[in-house]
Amino acid sequence: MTTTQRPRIGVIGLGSMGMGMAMSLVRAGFETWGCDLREEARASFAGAGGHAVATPAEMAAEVEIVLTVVVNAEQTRAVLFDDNGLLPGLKPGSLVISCATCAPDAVQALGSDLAAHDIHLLDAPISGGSVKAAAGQLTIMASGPATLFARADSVLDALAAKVFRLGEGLGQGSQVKLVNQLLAGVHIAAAAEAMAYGIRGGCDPQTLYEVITQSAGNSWMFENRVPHILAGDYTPHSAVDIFVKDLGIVHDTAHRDKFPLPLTAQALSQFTLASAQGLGRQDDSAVIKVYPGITLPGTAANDAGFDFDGGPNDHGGA
Ligand SMILES: NC(=O)C1=CN([C@@H]2O[C@H](COP(=O)(O)OP(=O)(O)OC[C@H]3O[C@@H](n4cnc5c(N)ncnc54)[C@H](O)[C@@H]3O)[C@@H](O)[C@H]2O)C=CC1
Ligand SMILES: O=C(O)C(=O)[C@@H](O)CO
Repeated sequence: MTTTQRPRIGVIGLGSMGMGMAMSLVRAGFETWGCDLREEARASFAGAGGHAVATPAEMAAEVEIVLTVVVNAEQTRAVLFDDNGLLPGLKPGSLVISCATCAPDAVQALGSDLAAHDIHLLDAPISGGSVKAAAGQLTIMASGPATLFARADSVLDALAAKVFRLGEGLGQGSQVKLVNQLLAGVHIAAAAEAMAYGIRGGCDPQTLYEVITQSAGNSWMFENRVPHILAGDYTPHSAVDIFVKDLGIVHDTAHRDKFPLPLTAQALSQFTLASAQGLGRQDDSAVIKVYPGITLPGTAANDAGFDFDGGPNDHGGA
């Protein structure tokens, strides 16, 4: 890359978040490569003016900065190091920006392993959901050396309304993201429980939403997720299994440090129950379906969670 040229960018993982991020980069004028296992995601991205490829290896020689927006640390390692991964094709000195929500120690280990190949890493988890990803209005909770931020600034600015620099060390961004995930998961579980309780008590769901969003019980997650419940539309913007993962990481890291997180444990249990009922790939608001004896908007009576005889209903996949 010369100083006058904009860096050529790769985005691996064109899902709920990565697709909007890759399209934001195209819109901002970056020449952008997008990679996904799913053919329909590649076709959408190619239609939006990006270069679409099926494997990371196919973009490796073309790009200087790569964002990984796959689900977890295991998938992030796979797109870098497995057969058809970015390495060994990625040029020495290139920068990888890790955006998946991962445990801080997993990001630190990734940084060490990449450094052995002369590849740099920024820890840069994201927040705001698919709508803000598509609008280039994310919050990014990043950490890493200042020299890497200088290289990444124009890219991060195209993706985010706010980029927080949380320190020089890898893992510092991810630790803050885990605090956000604790709150996000607990707030979604609480929003679902509150709506289930209100419906059971005979409240009109739409009216309940209007009252709560104008009252002290509101939260960003209540306001953002309850409309999915009201529409009876569980198309995943963020899946139930994302919170099984994220609250699992929060729970496990705290447990390792012998730090009690009783609210996190309870919320994790609710998402795990939903996943066990076959709802893992539905929108995370589907966690409301675990509550018995309520009729949710858009569903027939007794089609919402466990039947009274104790058998789980089959709501199908996403
Ligand atoms: N969905 C949301 O609202 C938010 C998600 N996040 C985090 O962002 C990350 C991505 O989440 P989502 O976009 O929701 O997940 P997603 O499941 O919608 O997207 C992941 C994409 O990665 C692709 N993929 C997986 N392995 C691959 C491989 N080897 N090669 C190429 N493509 C591969 C999948 O096909 C999928 O399209 C996760 O870590 C999540 O926790 C963070 C903030 C908000
Ligand atoms: O935006 C975030 O922050 C989130 O983690 C959620 O929207 C769901 O993963």
